[in-house]
Amino acid sequence: MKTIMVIGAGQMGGGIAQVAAQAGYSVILNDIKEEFVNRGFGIIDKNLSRSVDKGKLKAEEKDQILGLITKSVSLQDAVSADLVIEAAVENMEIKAKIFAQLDEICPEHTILSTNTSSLPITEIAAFTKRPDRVIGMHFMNPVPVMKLVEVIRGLATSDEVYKTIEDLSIKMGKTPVEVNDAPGFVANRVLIPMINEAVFTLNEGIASVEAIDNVMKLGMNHPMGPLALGDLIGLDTVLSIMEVLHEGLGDKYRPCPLLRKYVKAGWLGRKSGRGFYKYEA
Ligand SMILES: CC(=O)CC(=O)SCCNC(=O)CCNC(=O)[C@H](O)C(C)(C)COP(=O)(O)OP(=O)(O)OC[C@H]1O[C@@H](n2cnc3c(N)ncnc32)[C@H](O)[C@@H]1OP(=O)(O)O
Ligand SMILES: NC(=O)C1=CN([C@@H]2O[C@H](COP(=O)(O)OP(=O)(O)OC[C@H]3O[C@@H](n4cnc5c(N)ncnc54)[C@H](O)[C@@H]3O)[C@@H](O)[C@H]2O)C=CC1
Repeated sequence: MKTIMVIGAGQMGGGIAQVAAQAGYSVILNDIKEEFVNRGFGIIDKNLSRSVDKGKLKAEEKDQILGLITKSVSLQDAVSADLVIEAAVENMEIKAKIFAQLDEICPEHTILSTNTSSLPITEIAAFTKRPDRVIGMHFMNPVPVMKLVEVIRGLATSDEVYKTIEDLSIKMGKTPVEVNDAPGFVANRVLIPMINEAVFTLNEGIASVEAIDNVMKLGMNHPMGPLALGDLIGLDTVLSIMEVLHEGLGDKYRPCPLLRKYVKAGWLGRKSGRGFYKYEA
């Protein structure tokens, strides 16, 4: 495997592109607009510069890593990819369109993976004629820091593809964990209802934003509180995941109306400058 194409240069796609290039792969970083690709590339540049300042990376290594990343705004560039990691928005219609197009563009050997947080891998695979070469590769945010990759097999994913992705995750400095294709997989089946419950707690006036987060930080040793974590993930993504859990697993997983209200207001967390907290640009 030589070339990895990452689709979506947002917070996850940028992080995935960074760790793939750090592992020595040629990376094609794709988004729908040049400004989005440039923004993603700029964040990678900033992350690597921070590592150089801390003495964890040499300046020439940073240049080498950045030199491995090519910017793209055309899906046609997938023609030279051995693996695609899709990290566009959490929306089945958009992912379906991307996978159907990739299936036409990519050579036969190319593996098509998705970083979806919750959408069924089997359904995404069904939009291609190569479901045996489609797999879930679920990184955690922030990608350069978090060790886990949930590796999710669709119904038809081959053992060979599973093994390739397991090995690749290790080469990227991550620890792969195999999970089955089910709503929210493991990570988000457990994590996102906790965040949703924290929003209910806020909505019912039980405690302030800061108090709720402090309870979970000081009481449970969580590195950040659930509302701050929701802001980090993106409240649009949190809501999309809750909707998948609700549809797949029943009423216990009902998204909190306050979460919906925030998303409707465009208060998406860090990426929009405002969520449960305010952030400077
Ligand atoms: C929704 C999904 O589908 C799945 C998910 O991803 S769910 C979300 C999973 N992620 C989590 O739960 C994150 C929980 N939070 C944490 O682990 C920590 O608060 C945190 C890693 C985000 C920040 O850690 P911290 O100790 O408070 O902050 P800080 O000291 O600034 O950072 C620690 C290190 O991480 C790095 N870092 C922090 N944020 C970063 C980012 N966005 N990108 C790259 N590096 C980052 C820092 O540079 C620092 O690196 P060094 O150790 O080399 O100095
Ligand atoms: N935010 C998180 O903590 C995590 C998110 N994920 C998943 O990763 C995916 C991306 O999430 P984020 O990076 O947070 O979102 P984001 O909103 O930061 O970035 C998404 C990017 O995809 C781009 N995009 C949209 N349609 C596209 C298309 N057709 N082709 C190419 N690019 C397109 C957007 O322009 C944007 O730059 C989602 O599926 C999400 O569920 C997975 C793990 C953690």
